[in-house]
Amino acid sequence: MRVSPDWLARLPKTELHLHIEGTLEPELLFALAERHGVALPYADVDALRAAYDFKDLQSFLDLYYAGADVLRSEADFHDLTRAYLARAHADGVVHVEIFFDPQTHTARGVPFATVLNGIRRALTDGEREFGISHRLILCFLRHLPEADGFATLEEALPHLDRIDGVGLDSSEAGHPPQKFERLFARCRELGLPCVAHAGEEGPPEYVWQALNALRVCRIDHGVRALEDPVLVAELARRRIPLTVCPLSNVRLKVYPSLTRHPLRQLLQAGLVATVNSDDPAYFGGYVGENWRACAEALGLTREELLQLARNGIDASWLEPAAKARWLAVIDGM
Ligand code: HPA
Ligand SMILES: [Zn+2]
Repeated sequence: MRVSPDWLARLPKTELHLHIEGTLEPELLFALAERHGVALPYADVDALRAAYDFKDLQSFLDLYYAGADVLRSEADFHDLTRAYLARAHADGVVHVEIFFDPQTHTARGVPFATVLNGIRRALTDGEREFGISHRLILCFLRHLPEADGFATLEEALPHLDRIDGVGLDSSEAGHPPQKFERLFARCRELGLPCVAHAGEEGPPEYVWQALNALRVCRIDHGVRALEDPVLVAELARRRIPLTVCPLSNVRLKVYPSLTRHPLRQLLQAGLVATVNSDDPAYFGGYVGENWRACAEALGLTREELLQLARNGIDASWLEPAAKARWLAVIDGM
């Protein structure tokens, strides 16, 4: 590594692509199963971890949705979020923008407010305890019909003061962003900033659709944009950030190894690329590990690491004064 581990640990980091359900560690999953008397099809934590061997996005999502079944009470969502924030704090994360998937829970009879209250309480407490600022992003599941998304938005309406934006996640192939054009138009009318997963497994065309049909202000993943030079130029010109998740991309076989990951190419193309962990309990590393592993495997320079840190602040939804404060800290490193 070209910088000291201590310097990298102290560098102020953001996390702009993090599914809170994807932070459910096997230990907590077993504890919650016991809390609710749920029988699990795994003998123990090690057996469950051994199942985390994914061949693609869908094989991961199948386990991710099955795991979420133990999340039932407000306390569960609180404990999950608190554990994540403690972990992020240890990695030098100063600001988080977290996704949650309400449809995964309301479909099982868990009320929308139970999910939201638990996550929100932990975020508020976490700001006091760890000094981590936050935003919360409601994600629609793209494998479900747009009408289900509209029903979820209806449930969210009384809580919009506690929801900072909307996103689109789940199975990408066969579910183009265009499918949700009317839903996102309605969200924009409500003043909600929009992001979407695109160009993870899906083609560059899905990134174009996220920009033009959904009018997103940020692309989640977006790594496959590199296959389309016109798209790269457009993303660079408009300074549309990409929330890149390197360890996730390797675990889901988007790239065969971290040494083949295009993080540096994205920076060299002038894109606002950021480093994030996606679903760290499933992909073998929280955000600090993503930074360390990339620094090591790609030999990132001090200047490249500083640029990634600045990009995280720039790409965030922090207010301008807070951005300026963090950028000054980064410039002083
Ligand atoms: O990496 C992901 N991609 C799409 N949907 C998801 N939902 C949780 N994680 C992911
Ligand atoms: Zn994701």
